[in-house]
Amino acid sequence: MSGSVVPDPVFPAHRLDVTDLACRRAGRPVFAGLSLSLGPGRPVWLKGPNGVGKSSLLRLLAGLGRPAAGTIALDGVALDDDPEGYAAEVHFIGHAEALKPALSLYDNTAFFARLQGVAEAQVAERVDAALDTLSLGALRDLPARMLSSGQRRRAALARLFLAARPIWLLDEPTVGLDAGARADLARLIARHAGQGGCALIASHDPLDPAMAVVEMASAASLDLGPDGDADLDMWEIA
Ligand SMILES: Nc1ncnc2c1ncn2[C@@H]1O[C@H](COP(=O)(O)OP(=O)(O)OP(=O)(O)O)[C@@H](O)[C@H]1O
Repeated sequence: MSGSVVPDPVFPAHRLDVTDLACRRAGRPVFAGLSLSLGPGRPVWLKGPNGVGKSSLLRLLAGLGRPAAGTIALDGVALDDDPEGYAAEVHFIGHAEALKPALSLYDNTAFFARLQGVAEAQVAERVDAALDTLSLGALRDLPARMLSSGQRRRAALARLFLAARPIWLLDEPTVGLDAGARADLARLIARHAGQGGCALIASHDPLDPAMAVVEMASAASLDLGPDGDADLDMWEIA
């Protein structure tokens, strides 16, 4: 992955505050009493056993679904009070890659770029740069149906560099990635953090030992500190 031609934004400091969040799915409680603050600086690895609610938490933070209780606020503004403003700052990558099988990788990615408001004159350059960042340039003209699962995952990750949003919420981003791509992803996340971005990454794989660790085990109260950089013990949930 090269990354050199992708625009390097520098983000103003943002802070995502979650207070007393509760989540129910299909009428069943998943977690409750979960509080955390995510700030710029140190990316956060969200770990925990299958079914504890990592994906459910990320989905709520992405604005997909409503919490059973509690609040989510960005820079002091509740998500409910400004859902569009909130959505403009957050990039969620879930399990689905959202690729149209018949469209080329380039066309899929260009479609996303246009949705993001990338100016038409810049679409080609920005899309090629984003694909190069994930080492996908040679595959740009292949229909998405011909991509391997790891290549599809890379395609989803390439969109991070078109949306250029400060808050990344990544659900199992390493699934299907080979060891080299995992290391590259860790570097891209660290670069994002270096630009003032925030990142919360749910994964069963430790991506980077430099990341902060939040372990979800039960109803939780997590404090990541003012810069997402504090004592690890504070984030671990008994
Ligand atoms: N679409 C759904 N409808 C109803 N319940 C769901 C749905 N998806 C997940 N759940 C339930 O929500 C709970 C939390 O699931 P979630 O996917 O958030 O866990 P997770 O920590 O991300 O797990 P994993 O490590 O396996 O990905 C589980 O008990 C699961 O059964």
